[in-house]
Amino acid sequence: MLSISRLLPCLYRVYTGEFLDITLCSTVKAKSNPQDHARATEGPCNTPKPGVFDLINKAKWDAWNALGSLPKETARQNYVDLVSGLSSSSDSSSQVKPEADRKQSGYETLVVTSEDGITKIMMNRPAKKNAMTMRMYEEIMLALKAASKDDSAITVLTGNGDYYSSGNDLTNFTDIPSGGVEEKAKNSAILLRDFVDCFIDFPKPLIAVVNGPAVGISVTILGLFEVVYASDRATFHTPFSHLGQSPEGCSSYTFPKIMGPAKAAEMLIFGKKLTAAEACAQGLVTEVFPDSTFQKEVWTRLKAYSKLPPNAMRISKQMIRNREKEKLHAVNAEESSTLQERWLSDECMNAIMNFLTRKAKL
Ligand SMILES: CCCC/C=C/CC(=O)SCCNC(=O)CCNC(=O)[C@H](O)C(C)(C)COP(=O)(O)OP(=O)(O)OC[C@H]1O[C@@H](n2cnc3c(N)ncnc32)[C@H](O)[C@@H]1OP(=O)(O)O
Repeated sequence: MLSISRLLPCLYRVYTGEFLDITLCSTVKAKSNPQDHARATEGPCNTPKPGVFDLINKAKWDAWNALGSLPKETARQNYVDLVSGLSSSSDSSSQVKPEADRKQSGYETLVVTSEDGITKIMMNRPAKKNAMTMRMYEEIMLALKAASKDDSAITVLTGNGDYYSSGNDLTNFTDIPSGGVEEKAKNSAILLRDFVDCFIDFPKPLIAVVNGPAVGISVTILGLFEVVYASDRATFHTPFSHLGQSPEGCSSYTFPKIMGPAKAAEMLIFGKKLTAAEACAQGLVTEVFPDSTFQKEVWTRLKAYSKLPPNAMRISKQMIRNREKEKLHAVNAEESSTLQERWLSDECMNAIMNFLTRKAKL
């Protein structure tokens, strides 16, 4: 097997042509030649191409030239990121756990597994349509934090049973602390903000595998995912006005960007329910699959994606998302504080009471 200590020097030359003074590279440094070091300190390729029979120097020149005008500081950072990813995955691959152990225990509302380079976070309250309790929000945050540090390349959120998720569990609002409804609204707004922040800051590619209907916050946060695969059974529904509430999950910003302001308004203000095909046509969903082959097709695709170089994927995600991050955090803060007020409104309290008493009325 190719050991990491033998692989690193090759990778390092390709990335920078330089030898870093870090422990992992110390053996390489000892063997470095002055020409390599000079190349790195000089930055972009600036020497004539070696002759066709000078195979070794020609290969080095080609690798250096392929870097184009990449500044050496960027190359160095890319390399350090790459090395830390490689070393963590090599550490973990030497202690692969048996299949049964890969399911992470300690979650009450989720099933979290990590294998084939994929951490899968599955909401697991099928009898309640995976409605999101306070506990589930906390556990999803914990699972995302763990996934951001584990050796997986990509992270998936999905649901168990016939629903992806029916959104916020409306019984969350029935558990009133001693400080009354104001304290409840304040605590809920803090939780909501922290929850959405975890998605904004998540460093690896995030994929939603939408196995069935999605409602409320489970829909709005999709704008923070890299890829959304949906079964043709899935629907997308944000009945905020019906509930006397307002948008969250940064959807007041991401949805108009994704689908244009008019389509976003139909969803977020008027609660129009979209089919999977409509959500795909509007850019919220990446691809729709027939329900009969959904799981097989999606997981085959994700297993292939998870074998791509993890640091390259992470860096690309950062490049796509980073310039938006500050804005997203500001939007999240504003949406959360607006909702804090909405939850105290008569419109909202009446709507929740209607839902909670609807079966008694039948
Ligand atoms: C702190 C953070 C706050 C973040 C704020 C987020 C805003 C949102 O997410 S708004 C969206 C809130 N969700 C809803 O309004 C959906 C409410 N549920 C429904 O409309 C229906 O249950 C649904 C259409 C999803 C499914 O209908 P049915 O197929 O008829 O099934 P049931 O209604 O019989 O559901 C089975 C069982 O699950 C309970 N359930 C389902 N969803 C929720 C929910 N969101 N909150 C609470 N409970 C839910 C439902 O009551 C049934 O329970 P039992 O009666 O005990 O069987």
